Amino acid sequence: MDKQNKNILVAGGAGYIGSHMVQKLLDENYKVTVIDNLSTGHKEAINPEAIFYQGDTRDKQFLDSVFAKENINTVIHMDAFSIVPESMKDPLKYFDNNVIGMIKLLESMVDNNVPNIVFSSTAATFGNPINNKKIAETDPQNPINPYGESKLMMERIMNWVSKATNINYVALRYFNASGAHPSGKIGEDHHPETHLIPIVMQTAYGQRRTLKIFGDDYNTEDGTNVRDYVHIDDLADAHILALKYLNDTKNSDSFNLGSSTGFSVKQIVDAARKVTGKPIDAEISSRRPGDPDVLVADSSKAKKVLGWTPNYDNVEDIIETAWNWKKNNPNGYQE
Ligand SMILES: NC(=O)c1ccc[n+]([C@@H]2O[C@H](COP(=O)([O-])OP(=O)(O)OC[C@H]3O[C@@H](n4cnc5c(N)ncnc54)[C@H](O)[C@@H]3O)[C@@H](O)[C@H]2O)c1
Ligand SMILES: O=c1ccn([C@@H]2O[C@H](COP(=O)(O)OP(=O)(O)O[C@H]3O[C@H](CO)[C@@H](O)[C@H](O)[C@H]3O)[C@@H](O)[C@H]2O)c(=O)[nH]1
Repeated sequence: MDKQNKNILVAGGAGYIGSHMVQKLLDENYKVTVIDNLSTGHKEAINPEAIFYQGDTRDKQFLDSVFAKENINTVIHMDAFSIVPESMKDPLKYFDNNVIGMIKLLESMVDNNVPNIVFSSTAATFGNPINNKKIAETDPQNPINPYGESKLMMERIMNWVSKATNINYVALRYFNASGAHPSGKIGEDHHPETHLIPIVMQTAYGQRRTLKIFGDDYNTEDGTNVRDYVHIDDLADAHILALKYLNDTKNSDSFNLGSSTGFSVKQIVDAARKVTGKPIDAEISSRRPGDPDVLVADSSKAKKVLGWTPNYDNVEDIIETAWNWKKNNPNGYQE
C-alpha cells in the first residue's frame, strides 16, 4: 500500500453531511481543507481545525487558487442542491449548480493534477426500482426527479473524465442520511427544513403543531413512502474506506450506502414518538411531486469490497441522535 497523502478537500464541508465528514477526517488524522459558498451550510458547523475558503465550486479560478495553495490529494465532492421537491419546481437551479459544479471541479482537478474524487451521489439516481426491491449497483438508473437526474449526469461526466485522464473516483450513493453527531454539537439545520426526521423532531419539540405526511396511497404496506435511513457517522466511515480504496487500488467504482432496512413515513413517526415520549401530531396530506414509492439499498457490495460495517442498525438509535441534537440546539446554529 502506498503511503497515503492525507490532504483532503471537502467541497460542501459546511453542510449537514459535510460537517460530519470534516469531523471524521480530523478524528482520523487527515489534513482537511473546506470550500463552501454557505448557500445552505453554516460556517459554525465547520470544525475550526479545518482550513476554510468561502467560494463557489462553479468558479474555476477560485478552485485553482485553492489547489495552488493546498497540496490536495483527494476531493470529497459533497456540495450540491439536494431537495427533491425543490428540483421539481426549479430544475434549472439544480442542473446549473450541480452539473456545472462537477464540470468546473473536474477541469480544475485535471489542470492541477489532483488524482482522486469521492462523490456524494444518491439513491435518487435510480428512480422507482423494479417491484420495489432493494437496489443494487447493477440496477437500472432511471431518475424520476431533476435532482436525481442532475446527480446521474454528474456520475456519468465523472466516469467519462476518469477514462480520459488520470482521475479515479468513488461514487457513494447515499440513501436517506439521518441522525447527528453523538456529541450533540453538529447536526442537521436547513432553512427551510424539508427532511422528514428533523421535521418530526421540530414537531416533537413543539416548534410545529402538526407534521404533514405526504401521501398514504403509495404502493407500500401502509401506503406511505418507504425510505432507508442511514446514520451520517456510518456514511462518514464509508468515505474513509473509499479514500483507502482509491489509494490502494487506483480504480474507480460506485457503491450504494444504506442500512438495507426500509421504514415508512408512519413507522418513522411512531419510532420518534417512542424515542421522544412526545405525542407528535401528524395528518395525511397530498403527495409531494417527485417521490418514488420505495428506496432501500442493497449495500452488500460496499460491505464486501470496501469492508463497510454500519454501526447503527436500529432506526430508534438514529432518531435518538437527532433528538439529542435538537434538545442541545433547538434553533440549530442560530443560537
Ligand atoms: N441528505 C441526504 O439524505 C443525502 C442523500 C444522498 C445524497 N446526498 C448528497 O450529499 C451531499 C450533501 O448533502 P447535505 O444533506 O449535507 O446537504 P447540505 O445542503 O446540508 O450541504 C451542501 C453544502 O454544499 C454547499 N454548496 C452548495 N452548492 C455549492 C456551490 N455551488 N459551491 C460551494 N458550495 C456549495 C452548501 O452551502 C452546503 O454547505 C449533496 O451532494 C447531496 O446531494 C444527500
Ligand atoms: O414533512 C414531511 C417531509 C417528508 N415527508 C416524506 O418523508 C420521506 C423522506 O423525505 P425527505 O426527508 O425529504 O427525503 P427524500 O426526499 O427521500 O430525499 C433525501 O434522500 C435522498 C436519498 O434517498 C437524497 O438524495 C436527498 O438529497 C435527500 O433529501 C418522503 O417520502 C417524503 O414525502 C413527509 O411525509 N413529510
